[in-house]
Amino acid sequence: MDYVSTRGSAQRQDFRSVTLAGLASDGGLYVPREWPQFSADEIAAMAGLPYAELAAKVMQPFVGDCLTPERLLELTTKAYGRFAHKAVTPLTQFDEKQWLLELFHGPTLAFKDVALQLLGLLFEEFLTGSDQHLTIVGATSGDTGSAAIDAVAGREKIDIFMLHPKGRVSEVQRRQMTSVIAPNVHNIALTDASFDDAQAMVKRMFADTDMTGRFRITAVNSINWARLMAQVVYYFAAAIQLGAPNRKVAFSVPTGNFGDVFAGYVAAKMGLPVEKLIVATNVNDILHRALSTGDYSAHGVTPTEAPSMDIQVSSNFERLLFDAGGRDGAALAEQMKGFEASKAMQLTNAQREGAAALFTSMRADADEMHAAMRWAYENCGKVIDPHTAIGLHAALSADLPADVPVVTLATADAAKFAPAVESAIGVSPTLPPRIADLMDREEACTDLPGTYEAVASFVADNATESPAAA
Ligand SMILES: Cc1ncc(COP(=O)(O)O)c(C=O)c1O
Ligand SMILES: N[C@@H](CCOP(=O)(O)O)C(=O)O
Repeated sequence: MDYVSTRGSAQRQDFRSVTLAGLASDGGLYVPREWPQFSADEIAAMAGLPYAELAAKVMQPFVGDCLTPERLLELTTKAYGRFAHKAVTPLTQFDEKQWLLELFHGPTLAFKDVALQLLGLLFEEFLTGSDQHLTIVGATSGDTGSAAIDAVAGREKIDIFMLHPKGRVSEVQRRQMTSVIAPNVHNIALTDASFDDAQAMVKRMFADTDMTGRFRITAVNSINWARLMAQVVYYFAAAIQLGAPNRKVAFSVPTGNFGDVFAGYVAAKMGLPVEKLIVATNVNDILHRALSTGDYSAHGVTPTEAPSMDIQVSSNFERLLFDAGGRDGAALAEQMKGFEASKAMQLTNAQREGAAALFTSMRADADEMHAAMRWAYENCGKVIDPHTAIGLHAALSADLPADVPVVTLATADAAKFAPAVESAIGVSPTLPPRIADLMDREEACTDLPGTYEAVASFVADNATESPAAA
């Protein structure tokens, strides 16, 4: 399988190169040259497979010749062996229409583990036998950071520099990152910066030849294709349990950087019968405005009780604009250049129509988010986190055919956001025993001003130089 850049001018690459590169050299994001297809019979034959086997089957076409099917299965078995639930991503029921896909049973209690546990192994696999050293530079609004750190801490040929906006992640999220004390782990708290600022710095570093000339920089954010690929799998897992390929299913996805919901789009492109993908946002609602009116303009970030979705510039939206808008990389490069300069753009008619075929969107404010947490608790005894509640609010309000089940993606364990959950339902969720001592652990983190120069110089001083990419 070859990959092309959404901005059209980077060379085609195979899966290994795309995984190690993270971002394309023209600043675009990699996407497969074409979407692999599964027939209805092939999807039906996936029913009942253990998660690791399903994952290997769904991902094999994306991986191509870069790993044998047997090796890929070994890696998925190892990655998902660390999950606290045998089903890895169990599907649970609210009522006859509403379902919940629990994606938070990995080591750091958020959906990011599903992809990052695998990505850590892929990096190691692809570095074996080479003299290269990877420098991961990532941005997090809370969950990617801890999942990525857990996946690579202690690995010999990898350093990780993780930027988070100081004071804008939950205490549990911060401690999950900063309490991992390892020589290759560097946590950076940016003062006076949002997640969007941090993400922009990460992308800038990929274009900084002073840095790329010395260090082999890569990404663990969902700009890295391998992240999205691994997230496609749980859409198959859930839909097949609910009757696919013979029944359509809708998904409601709490959305920030547009990675998780784009993975659902990919699943649909591969042949999974998806009725609708509901993009659920908090008050940082650029995606809701873009999908409902075509206006993609950033208004500044408002801190909320769902901090991981406090995002205005959604990296993966570019992948949708590329694919739904007719795959014209040169035109998209111009459009994105305009957006980067003005932080505003209008979707073209083709992009709007292409997106509307599968996506709908909804925005939830704090009251609606609290009400959804109460609905889940009072009707079903389920304690859900604020991000999941935004998805559930949208699922409960969506206008869908009566016979279509709606699956809300539960993206984090409620215990990561205990104060917000307690204020909504009066119950404070507790951390699982394996991290019950989190609040007592030692922390290590460097505060830096929110400027690119400060971050680049910190990375340059602490990263390991590497020969140029093979
Ligand atoms: C708990 C949680 N829910 C939802 C999201 C949004 O997911 P995405 O950025 O893939 O849209 C995030 C962050 O990515 C998150 O950490
Ligand atoms: N909400 C995310 C933001 C980064 O998203 P990613 O999926 O692109 O890594 C977080 O928790 O860090």
